[in-house]
Amino acid sequence: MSANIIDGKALAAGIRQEIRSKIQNFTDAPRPPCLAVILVGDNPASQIYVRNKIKACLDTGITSLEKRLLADASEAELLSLIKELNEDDSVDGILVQLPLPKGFDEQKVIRSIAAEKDVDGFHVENMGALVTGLKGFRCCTPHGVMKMLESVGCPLEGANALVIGRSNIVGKPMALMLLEKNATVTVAHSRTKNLKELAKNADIIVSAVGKAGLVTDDMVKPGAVVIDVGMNRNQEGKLCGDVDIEAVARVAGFITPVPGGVGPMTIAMLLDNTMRAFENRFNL
Ligand SMILES: Nc1nc(=O)c2c([nH]1)NC[C@@H]1CN(c3ccc(C(=O)N[C@@H](CCC(=O)O)C(=O)O)cc3)C=[N+]21
Repeated sequence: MSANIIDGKALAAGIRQEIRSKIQNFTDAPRPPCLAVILVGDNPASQIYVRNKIKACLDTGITSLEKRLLADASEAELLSLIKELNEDDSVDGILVQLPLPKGFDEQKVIRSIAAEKDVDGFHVENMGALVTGLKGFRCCTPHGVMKMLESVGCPLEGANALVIGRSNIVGKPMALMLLEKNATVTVAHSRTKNLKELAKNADIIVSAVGKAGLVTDDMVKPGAVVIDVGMNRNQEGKLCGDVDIEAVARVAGFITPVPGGVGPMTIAMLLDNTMRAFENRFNL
């Protein structure tokens, strides 16, 4: 069996096109949607990510507002900037680029964002909405993964889904979204003893660890869907995921590449959430 590639880049492009035409067709909106992106410090990777998010906004007709603070800025300064943006009627979504420099209390910062502007879906109120099945913003990466599974008609009801990784921004919300669709969900993490056995039994594997070569072909059930959320650099400095893609592709039914898989879908879901924040504000 040779796996089909789920083209996240193409899927994301389609979603972006939908958003673009929606924005063009809003005749009774007073202004386009607006996303504020806050970057604290000068982490080079974060700078590139932020630039890509702003480019994606521009490309779909969303206005973006970039706010930068120096790495030695105080938490109070950041909180006061967030408060200002919370109260600013011209801003629909607020994203604080993570990770924050040392010394910042990330949870406290995220909680200071108005839940209705938390387009990352990281605020406790949005997380709680996911747990209880209420409406709220969904975390972009796992939401993008759900769209990818949907795009290939992957059956979720009763499927054995293995999520590897239990972070607040991917693993935990991923498990909840799969559970919501009636999958039988297992969450593996660094203390898990029988990863290979769990993986072998899974119809769906989502790996979100950040360790190149973690998922190998001998762990994958023939025909399984393998989603790679990992982002690593190999020896040549090239971007790669957690999955040994060449070998696993020979066993899996579907597989996602890195780059060009989950990453572009994360950004598409961010734009989608920003759009929803905007629609909610103006009752569109
Ligand atoms: N508040 C916050 N929200 C985030 O959503 C957030 C964050 N902080 N901090 C960092 C991570 C990382 N992240 C990525 C999104 C898209 C790609 C992406 O599109 N990657 C391209 C390749 C990019 C490249 O070539 O380097 C791809 O996979 O094809 C990557 C990484 C969002 N994050």
